[in-house]
Amino acid sequence: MGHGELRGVVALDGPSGTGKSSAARRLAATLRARYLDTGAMYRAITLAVLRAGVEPTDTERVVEVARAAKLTQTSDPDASRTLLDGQDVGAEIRGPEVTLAVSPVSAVAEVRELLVEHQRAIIADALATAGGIVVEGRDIGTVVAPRAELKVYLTADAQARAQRRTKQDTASGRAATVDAVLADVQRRDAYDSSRRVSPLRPAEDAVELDTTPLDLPGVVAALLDLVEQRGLRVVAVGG
Ligand SMILES: Nc1ncnc2c1ncn2[C@@H]1O[C@H](COP(=O)(O)OP(=O)(O)O)[C@@H](O)[C@H]1O
Ligand SMILES: Nc1ccn([C@H]2C[C@H](O)[C@@H](COP(=O)(O)OP(=O)(O)O)O2)c(=O)n1
Repeated sequence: MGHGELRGVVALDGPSGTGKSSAARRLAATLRARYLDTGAMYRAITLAVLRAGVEPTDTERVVEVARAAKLTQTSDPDASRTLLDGQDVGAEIRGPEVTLAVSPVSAVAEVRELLVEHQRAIIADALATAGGIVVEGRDIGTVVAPRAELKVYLTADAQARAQRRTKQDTASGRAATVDAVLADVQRRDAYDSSRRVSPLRPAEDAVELDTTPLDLPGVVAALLDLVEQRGLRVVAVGG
C-alpha cells in the first residue's frame, strides 16, 4: 500500500457532537491517511454486553464479555467498519440502547486496557502501511497516543451539539427532540468527564478548536492548516 500525505498521528478528542468523527474521516480521506473511530469500539463492546444480557454496571461480567468479544475495527476513511464476532454492527451501535449504556461500560478500567492495546496496534499498523492516521475519541491525546504529532481538542456549545445530533438522528430514521438529545449529551459529558479512569479532558499540549461557529468544511480546513503548520503534510512523489 502506498504512503499518503500525512506523516504521523493526529489525535482528535472532545465531547459528543463536536464533529470528531465527521472531521476526522474527511481529514484522513483528504490526506489519504488511515482513520480510527475509537468510540465505535467502545460502542461495539457495549453491544456485546447488551446481547449477552449483562447489566452494563456489572463490572466483572462486562470484563468477561469484553475479553471474549471478537472485535474488528477497520481504518479506511471511506469504509470504516466495525465487526463484532464477524458481523457488521455499524448501524446497531449508533442506536439508543447502546448510547444509553456506553458510558458505564467505557468507564471500566479493564475494558479500556483491552481497547487501548488494540487501538495502539491499529495505529502502529497504519503508520507502517500508510504513514499516517487520524484517531478520534476521548483519551487519544492523553492516553492512547500521548506522543501524537498533533493533538486537537474540539469543543462546541452543548446546544449546537444537540442540534447537530438531532439532525443526524432524524436523518437516520430515529425520532429525536433537541431537548431529549441535549439531556443525553449533557448526561454523557458529565459521566465521561468525571469517571476515574481516563476522563475526557484536553491533553496539556492540545490545540483547542471551538467548532460552534464553523461548518464541517470549516473545521476540516482549520485542521488541515494545523497539519500543514506542523509540517506533517508531505506531497507524495509518484503516488
Ligand atoms: N461544524 C459542524 N457544523 C454543523 N454540523 C456538524 C459540524 N460538525 C459535525 N456536524 C454534524 O454533527 C453530527 C455529529 O458529528 P460527529 O462527527 O458524529 O460528532 P462526534 O464524533 O464529535 O460525536 C453529524 O451529523 C455531523 O454531520
Ligand atoms: N476514546 C474513547 C472513545 C469513546 N469513549 C466513550 C465515551 C462516549 O460516551 C462513548 C461513545 O463514543 P462516540 O465517540 O461514539 O460517541 P459520540 O459520537 O460522541 O456520540 O464511548 C471513550 O470513553 N473513549
